[in-house]
Amino acid sequence: MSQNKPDTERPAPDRCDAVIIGAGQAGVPLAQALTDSGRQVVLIEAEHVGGTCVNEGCTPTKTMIASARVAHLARRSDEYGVQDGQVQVDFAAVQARKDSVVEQFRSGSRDGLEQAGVELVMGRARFIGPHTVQATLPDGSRRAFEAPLVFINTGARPTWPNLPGLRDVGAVDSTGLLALRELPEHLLILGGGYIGLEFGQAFARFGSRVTVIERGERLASHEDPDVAAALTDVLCDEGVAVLCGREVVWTRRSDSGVDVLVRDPQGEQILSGSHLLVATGRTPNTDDLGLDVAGVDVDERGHVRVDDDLRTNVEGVYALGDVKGGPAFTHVAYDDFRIVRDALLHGQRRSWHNRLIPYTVFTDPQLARVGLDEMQAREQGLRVRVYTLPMSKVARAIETGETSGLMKAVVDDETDQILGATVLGAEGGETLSVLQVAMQGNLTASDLRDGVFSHPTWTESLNNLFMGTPVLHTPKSAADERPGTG
Ligand SMILES: Cc1cc2nc3c(=O)[nH]c(=O)nc-3n(C[C@H](O)[C@H](O)[C@H](O)COP(=O)(O)OP(=O)(O)OC[C@H]3O[C@@H](n4cnc5c(N)ncnc54)[C@H](O)[C@@H]3O)c2cc1C
Ligand SMILES: NC(=O)c1ccc[n+]([C@@H]2O[C@H](COP(=O)([O-])OP(=O)(O)OC[C@H]3O[C@@H](n4cnc5c(N)ncnc54)[C@H](O)[C@@H]3O)[C@@H](O)[C@H]2O)c1
Repeated sequence: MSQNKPDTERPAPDRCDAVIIGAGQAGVPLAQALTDSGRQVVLIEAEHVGGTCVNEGCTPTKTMIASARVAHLARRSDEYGVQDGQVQVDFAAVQARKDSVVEQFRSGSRDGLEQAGVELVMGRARFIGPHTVQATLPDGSRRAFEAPLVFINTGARPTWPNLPGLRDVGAVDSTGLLALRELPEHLLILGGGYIGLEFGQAFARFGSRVTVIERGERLASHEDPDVAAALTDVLCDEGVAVLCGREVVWTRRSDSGVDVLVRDPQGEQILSGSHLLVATGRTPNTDDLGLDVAGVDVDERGHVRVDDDLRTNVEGVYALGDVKGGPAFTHVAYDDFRIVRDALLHGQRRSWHNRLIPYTVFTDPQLARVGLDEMQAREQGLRVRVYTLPMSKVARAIETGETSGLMKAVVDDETDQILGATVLGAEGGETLSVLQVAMQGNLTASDLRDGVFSHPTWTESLNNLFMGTPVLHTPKSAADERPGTG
């Protein structure tokens, strides 16, 4: 059916209190909360309840990464004095385990909506007016809904660079990779960001040869150079080939699968692989949403523009989660839901601008960060102490045989407040959360140095982190010096 049908052929809209577009990490809990408050809510979802996180993001990837870690530990079992014979990965079983966890999460979300009494409409939504949304259902029929409140939670999709041949060589994005039934013999990965790093290591552990091709000068370019280098070393030690500073010029089909021409200042090289993963970022799902009809503003990258309260420029229309730009994580989308819920249902306003947002890349060791890192503190010309502790000095790490990585903390030299922290370590996301809670509670570096934590936990190592000799950065010179020597 054409999207441009004359108005006369459009169904008359059903009236309700709120329409939510997208059953993602914000849309589902918001639908439940609004329904619980007595409002009549219609939630329109194009594909599957739970959105990216549950269906093709966090849940499936972390489930597969858990399998990859078991394979890795099994291969290292000798180091622990355990003889385990030849390690074999049954990729079909790995996928089946992942599929069953995804199904469990997805049906849990669906049941929750049903129990709350939310009207779930499976269909693709589009604005046909500022407060009128039309859903095209799988059978091609249409329903329209009109409400004073409309919430956009349509998330994002993988970005495919405009490279010659890319669409014809059977390349897959993160969603396609999750659906593969065969283990790639040689997986080429375009992009060394979150997805490239997590999948790169996991597939290497499953037994694929893996080559990561990154345009930037190094992996994890948003992190401090020592952290990025330590993570790169881990991947390389596990056999992942990392090629940075490379532009892909074209791709073509080959007998073995796919050829990729990469270029750097030194010259050109053809890389051949069996599979190609495109992991070069994500694009907001706003281009086919009729935002122009509704009059909703987007920025130059297509993200919906919102104010402090997540309101768009159109009265009563809000945007939550990845679709509004900024850090694209499940915990951010969920907090967007809380901000909107608290403002609308409890009269409590909270801006999304000042919240502390951590993240964890689920490589092994995990790379977790919150707040400022050393590079940012120096760029801002702050007077800070930077504490660093290699994991090889952490009792828990030595005992468990997981000594790769390091932890760092940036501390205001005057107030002793922790301004940010990075943990590259086994269960780094958990250790980082302790540092985050300390920041939220305004605990100082000295408080953590002197805190009594169970021995031997990862958290206990925070005593040692803050007992070390820090590097001091000063606003004037921004040069490294030891306290008392500058
Ligand atoms: C491979 C991968 C791994 C990830 N791992 C992590 C992780 O470990 N931790 C983390 O915090 N984040 C992770 N993320 C990011 C996380 O998945 C997203 O930040 C999160 O899902 C965003 O939630 P959201 O509510 O904004 O949108 P989404 O969860 O993307 O939901 C949007 C929903 O809107 C629907 N939709 C879109 N257009 C329409 C339309 N026109 N009509 C109706 N419905 C529509 C979509 O079908 C989808 O269900 C990962 C992402 C990927 C791709
Ligand atoms: N653990 C997590 O929280 C997690 C895991 C996976 C994904 N995510 C979310 O999903 C988003 C998307 O992940 P992603 O890895 O696709 O994006 P990303 O932005 O993290 O990384 C993309 C990488 O691709 C590189 N790149 C871009 N174009 C390229 C090209 N033509 N050739 C070579 N390299 C190129 C970029 O320099 C960058 O390093 C993340 O930003 C994050 O928000 C989160």
